[in-house]
Amino acid sequence: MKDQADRLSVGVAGLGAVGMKVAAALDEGIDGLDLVAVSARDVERARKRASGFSTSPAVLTLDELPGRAKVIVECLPPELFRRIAEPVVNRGDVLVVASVGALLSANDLVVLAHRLGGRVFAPSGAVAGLDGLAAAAEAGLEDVTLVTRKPPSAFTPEIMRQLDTMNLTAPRRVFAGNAVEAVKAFPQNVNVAATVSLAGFGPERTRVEVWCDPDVPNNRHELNFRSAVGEVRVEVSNLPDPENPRSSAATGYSIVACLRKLSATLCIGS
Ligand SMILES: NC(=O)C1=CN([C@@H]2O[C@H](COP(=O)(O)OP(=O)(O)OC[C@H]3O[C@@H](n4cnc5c(N)ncnc54)[C@H](OP(=O)(O)O)[C@@H]3O)[C@@H](O)[C@H]2O)C=CC1
Ligand SMILES: O=C([O-])CC(=O)C(=O)O
Repeated sequence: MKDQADRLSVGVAGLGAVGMKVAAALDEGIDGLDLVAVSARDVERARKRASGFSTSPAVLTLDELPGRAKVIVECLPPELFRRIAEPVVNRGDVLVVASVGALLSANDLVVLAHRLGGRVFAPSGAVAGLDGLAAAAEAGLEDVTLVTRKPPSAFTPEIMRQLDTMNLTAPRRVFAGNAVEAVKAFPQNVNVAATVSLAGFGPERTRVEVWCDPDVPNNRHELNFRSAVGEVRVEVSNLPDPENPRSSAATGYSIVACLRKLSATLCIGS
């Protein structure tokens, strides 16, 4: 048990598929962390969702959240990323990011966090293998490719219309390019591409393919990389979250695992 002075207060921005899991785990208890506030668009609904929590976090609007906790976990639609990230970073606080795609155009905030003594965490989210990728990056990466394969229901309605995905009868590659281009084309589907790129070869050199596949029920991510010390292939098949099928159910739990490391004594994995 941490001394009171060593404990970190935590606020969760967004109580959807990802944020609700994070808030619930904090409410159950993560060593050294105290859930003090949550935020959602529909504050009344958020109040109901948090009503069973034993920690009784304050339910706030998004703009009220920065400053209420030392650690803010962003679990919002990507277009709201800056609205929460900027004030958090400006205070020198800790930002944990779900909308990692938005980080690719927010290097100014990372620079500012460095200057002000803040920290920015991008957990693995829906992808796996970043430990090996980070090690390979130290050794010298030669190639990194991420192939994301999702069922039609995992795309936003706008993209489904654009690509006419509901009428697909066979797998179709709907994107090939680098991570920067992938995030621009699919801001709510390939945060994983941004995370992989930041962990390894960089957004311009990380190659990404996105497939819309009517034959797969799950969100699949296949990460391949080659370095001076060998080759790695990691494949995940994630169940879609029942609340938001665009997000893998594993995402929130990855953020919880990252939060545990903020104050853990024994840390496993790089
Ligand atoms: N890094 C990764 O590997 C992954 C990242 N993601 C990303 O994580 C993020 C969250 O995803 P997910 O939880 O599935 O999304 P949801 O749509 O399920 O939840 C979004 C939440 O944001 C809240 N919100 C919307 N507008 C506001 C506002 N103005 N003020 C406060 N809260 C607001 C919503 O509130 P309300 O409940 O009231 O509507 C909702 O609680 C997304 O950007 C997604 O792309 C997803 C999967 C993997
Ligand atoms: O949840 C997933 O499988 C991946 C995802 O949506 C994302 O990276 O944005």
